[in-house]
Order: sequence, then C-alpha cells, then structure tokens
Amino acid sequence: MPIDTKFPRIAIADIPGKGKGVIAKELIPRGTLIISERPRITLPANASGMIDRQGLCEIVASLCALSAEDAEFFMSFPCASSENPILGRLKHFTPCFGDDAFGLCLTICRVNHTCYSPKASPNASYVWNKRAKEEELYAIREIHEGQEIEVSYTSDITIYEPPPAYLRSKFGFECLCKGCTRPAVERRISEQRILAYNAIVLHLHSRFGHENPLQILRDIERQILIVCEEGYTFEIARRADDAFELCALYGDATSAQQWVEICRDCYAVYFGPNSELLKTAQRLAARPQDFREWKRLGSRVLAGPVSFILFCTFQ
Ligand SMILES: C[S@@+](CC[C@H](N)C(=O)[O-])C[C@H]1O[C@@H](n2cnc3c(N)ncnc32)[C@H](O)[C@@H]1O
Repeated sequence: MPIDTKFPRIAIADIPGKGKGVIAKELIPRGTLIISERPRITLPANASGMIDRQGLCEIVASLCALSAEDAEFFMSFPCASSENPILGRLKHFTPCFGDDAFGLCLTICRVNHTCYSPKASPNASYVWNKRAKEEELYAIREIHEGQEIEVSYTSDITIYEPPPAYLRSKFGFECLCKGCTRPAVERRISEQRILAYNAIVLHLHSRFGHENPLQILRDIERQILIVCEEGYTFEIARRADDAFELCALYGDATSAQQWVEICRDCYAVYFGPNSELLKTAQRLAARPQDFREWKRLGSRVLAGPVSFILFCTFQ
C-alpha cells in the first residue's frame, strides 16, 4: 500500500527488488518541481568518502537529534546484516549538496536509480538549490500516474564506466533497471556506442579552428542522435553547447542562438529556474555576441540544429 508524503504528487511504495521507491500519484508534466526538501542532517563533503571516528560521532549526534518518526524512517532504509547499521544506511544519502556538503533528505533519498538505456532512462533529476538550501527534484520527462520516479546516480557520461560496476562499487547494489536487465549482447552494443561517443567528444574542441566547422557540426548532430537513442537526453545540452560555441567563434548569431536555446530549455527542465547555467544560457540566447570569444575564428554562416534534434530535446 503506497504511503503518502507531504508532497502531494507522489507516494512511497514497495518496488519489486529495489526496496521502497517513489511513484507518481498523478500525471506530472515535464519541468515540474516535484519535491523541494531541506536535509535533516548535513555533513561536510569529505565525510562522505572516508568517515573517521570524529565524523561518525557527528553523524550519531545528528541522528540522535531526529524525531522518533524520522529516526524510524532512517532505520527503514535497507542495510545488509554484515554492514554497520549507520554507515550501511548512510550510503543511501550521498547526493552532494553544493560543493561542500552531503545530506539526508527523507523523501528524495527514496528515489531509486535507473541507468540510461534505449529501454528506459531517468524521468527526474535532482539539484541543490543553494539559496533555499533545499534539494529539489524535477521531472525531466512527463511522468504518468502510477509510474516510478527514477533518477540516475551516475550522471556523467564523459567519465563513462559501465554503470553496473560503478553502482556495485560505489553503492553496493546490483542494478535491476530495464537497461541492466537487457540481454548481455544489447548491453555490450550500448557500451561500445557510448565509448565511441566519449572518444569523439573528448577531442571535439581541439578540432575547432583546424577543421571545416560544418563537418564538425554534422559530427555533433550524429553524436546527439547516438545519445538520444541510448537515452542520455542531458547530453543533448552538452553537445548543443559545443555547437553554440563553434557558431559563436565564427560569429554566426542566428545559428548560435538556435543552439543555445536548446541548452537553455534543457537546463530549465533539468535544473529549475534558479540555476546559474540556465541564467547564462538565457543571457547568451538573448545576445550571442556576449560570448567571450565571439568571432575569434572569423566570420562565417554555419547551421542551426536540424529538426530531429529539436524533436529529441522536447521528448
Ligand atoms: C537511495 S536508496 C533508494 C531507496 C531505497 N530503495 C529504499 O528502499 O529506501 C538506494 C538503494 O535503493 C536500491 N536501489 C535503487 N535503485 C536500484 C536499482 N536500479 N536496482 C536495484 N536496487 C536499487 C539499492 O538498495 C540502493 O542501495
């Protein structure tokens, strides 16, 4: 039986094989702020890697200050019998809050992980709101009533390591998402494609000014198509940012503006209205000429995004 929370659009429910999870109680449109939650406990970031005796004492003191209800909630997180009952549970609370702390949010920490894959990918993302000092969870896709809300615990594709190994070593669980439970051959194909993608984007910037920029833009479009097929929707923003830079280096205001509008719209959905990335993208969309290296490589008409990229961006 799902348990209601103080956030009206969601409930906590049992998810087969994953313990508890968060489900939508109603249709949640893309871009919605689903949860905004102040951590009950915050700890310095260095405590998240190696917790020493002093760190453990601080954690225990913080846990003792929880209300009986919150303490019970904390204890309901999964912990293997071989693990320390506090440290084993704390590993569920590692999202970083800003650069300097990690914390325990009682509801957001119930959100399970899914890898990016052609079968399924995250429908939500979390972000730390520095001003409000709250962790926020945004819907990055439309989420249907009854659907599980899932984020990725491994967001950075450019330091790609096959997610199951990373999850095992960092969080100590075997991932049961739709991507990881695909046949091995399908997973291997995806891994090869992502590795090839990483190799190409790693050298993208060093090609600027040395190769035909139209060819580079075509390569960027091809890479965007690959990541869309593999479910890594946020990569669209990263590559659109590269394309924006290239067009701005050649002083093509129209194309630069179209590319940075993609970044702006992705950041708004992924990071909410307060993000610095969003503000920068909004500023550059209004005046691409403010790019710090505007026209450094000359003056040339390039190309904006083709329609399939716009289509992928708004899925
Ligand atoms: C942050 S907690 C999420 C809430 C947790 N399911 C619970 O019952 O409280 C992370 C833990 O949830 C489980 N989990 C999350 N995503 C999973 C997945 N894709 N496959 C299997 N277990 C998962 C693992 O036990 C993991 O250590």
